[in-house]
Amino acid sequence: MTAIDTQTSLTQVGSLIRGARQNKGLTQAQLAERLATSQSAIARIEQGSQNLSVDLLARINQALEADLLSIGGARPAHLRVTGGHQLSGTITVKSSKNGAVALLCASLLNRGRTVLRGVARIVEVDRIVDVLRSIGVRATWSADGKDLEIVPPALLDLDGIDEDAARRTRSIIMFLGPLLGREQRFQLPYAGGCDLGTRTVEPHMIALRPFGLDVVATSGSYQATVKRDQPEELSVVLTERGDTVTENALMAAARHPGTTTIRNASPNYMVQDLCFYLELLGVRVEGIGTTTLRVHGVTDIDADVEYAPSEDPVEAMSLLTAGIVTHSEITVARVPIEFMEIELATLAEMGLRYTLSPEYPAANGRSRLVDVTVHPSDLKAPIDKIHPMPFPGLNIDNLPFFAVIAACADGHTLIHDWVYEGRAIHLTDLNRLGAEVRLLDPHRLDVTGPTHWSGAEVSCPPALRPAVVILLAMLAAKGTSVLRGVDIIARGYEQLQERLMELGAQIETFRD
Ligand SMILES: CC(=O)N[C@H]1[C@@H](OP(=O)(O)OP(=O)(O)OC[C@H]2O[C@@H](n3ccc(=O)[nH]c3=O)[C@H](O)[C@@H]2O)O[C@H](CO)[C@@H](O)[C@@H]1O
Ligand SMILES: C=C(OP(=O)(O)O)C(=O)O
Repeated sequence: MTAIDTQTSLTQVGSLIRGARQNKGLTQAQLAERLATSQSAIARIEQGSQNLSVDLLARINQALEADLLSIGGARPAHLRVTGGHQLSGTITVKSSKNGAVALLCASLLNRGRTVLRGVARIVEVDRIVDVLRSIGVRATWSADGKDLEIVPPALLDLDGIDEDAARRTRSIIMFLGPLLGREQRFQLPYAGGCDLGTRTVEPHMIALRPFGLDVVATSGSYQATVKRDQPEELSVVLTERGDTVTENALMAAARHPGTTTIRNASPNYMVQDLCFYLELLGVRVEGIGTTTLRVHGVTDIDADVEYAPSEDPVEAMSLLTAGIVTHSEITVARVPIEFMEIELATLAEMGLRYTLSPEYPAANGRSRLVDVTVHPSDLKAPIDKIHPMPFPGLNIDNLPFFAVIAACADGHTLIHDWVYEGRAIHLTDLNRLGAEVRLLDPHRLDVTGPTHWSGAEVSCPPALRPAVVILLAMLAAKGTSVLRGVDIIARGYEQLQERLMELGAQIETFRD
């Protein structure tokens, strides 16, 4: 590791870091949490009395989402993967990104203290936490960095919103639902996110109109005004069975003084997490896990509650895929089985052998978990196309993993991503590692297997799931591969490379 060793440089670097931290509105303790270090270590770094490795500088850059220094720190991370080896052992699924972001937004409904237990330490969570802090919310990680305590202020400082963090995530759209219950007029920056093609926000506007919300999109932001003359009994029909749109409607309904029926609601995992949390806040929700929700709103919510978001089915799929494509026997522990049944049934049809442990409850006491052990299997292409559906269907975020699995299977697989305009295109990067993936049109892939994978250098796709798919293919590919610019993986996965290494994967992180 390179080290900066002159006192002058260290002092200068320290004050650069202090400036960037203060700019971001973080305390030393908050930066320390993000780096899993102590507040006193940050104090020493800022005073210039601690040596800094290039790696630590890079982590500070990432934590501050800043481009502080060009001494390697600001440069993107790359992975060197030596593949073609079997993995072994047990790996545990973390709590979900999508549940966490919904709950972070929903905590704005509560005047009391929300403690979220076992929140995934991922960049998407950091971005929403940054936005919350910028509007005056107190958000504090526990000493072990696992639990997050959130206390909103009496009055939100919406003018102080961290626009940069807000624009980097699509989830900012989920501020509309909770905010319309407490503000008459506000503005939010446009939603951003991964490069998956255009993603509409119109269904959100349609869903929130019955609550009195009117939104005008001006240059760069949504201008929202709220009229409060709704009848007690509200009916909301969603035009799409989307996850975040359902969450927005639920959060608006939570503070509507009356009963709201939401039809064509998504019953997906993150929506269920949100419903369980709302129940703790005293909001009665009928029909959880179905497409019709009846919400009994409460005008004032002031409760001190604790909730543990459930395990991530998409991470579960990612980890199972690591075992499948490397022909390994591994156990993926804490798989939320309700949200993986169709994926597992499809894989069984393709010839995958796996065993399931008895079910046990998640920490929220509601979700059902199992440990899944995959065994090395000879796979064959499925007879029918693989396509996603809103839950209960094969999860759209799990679809990309079927591309790399299909590439290991004998025969032709048709993969149809009818949802995203641009995600399937990234999966043709598998061809650089020896796969035969043909893009029939932006939504359909023809994958021919089995593949004789070979190591190659690939630029990481600018989309979360395709990025991980390429990394997993590299684990299958004999020889050395390089995946360039992998920072996007941390948006949705906590320490993925490190955890795969615990299963025996040979992955080295480096920077130019
Ligand atoms: C933070 C979060 O929870 N993100 C998830 C959420 O995003 P989110 O809820 O934001 O998903 P979008 O609203 O972008 O919907 C995804 C796409 O599906 C289309 N669509 C969706 C439902 C439907 O009934 N008909 C239809 O056409 C939408 O037009 C869009 O093109 O759901 C997506 C689809 O499951 C997942 O990929 C995201 O990981
Ligand atoms: C598309 C995804 O999520 P988001 O809605 O956060 O972009 C995903 O998780 O793959």
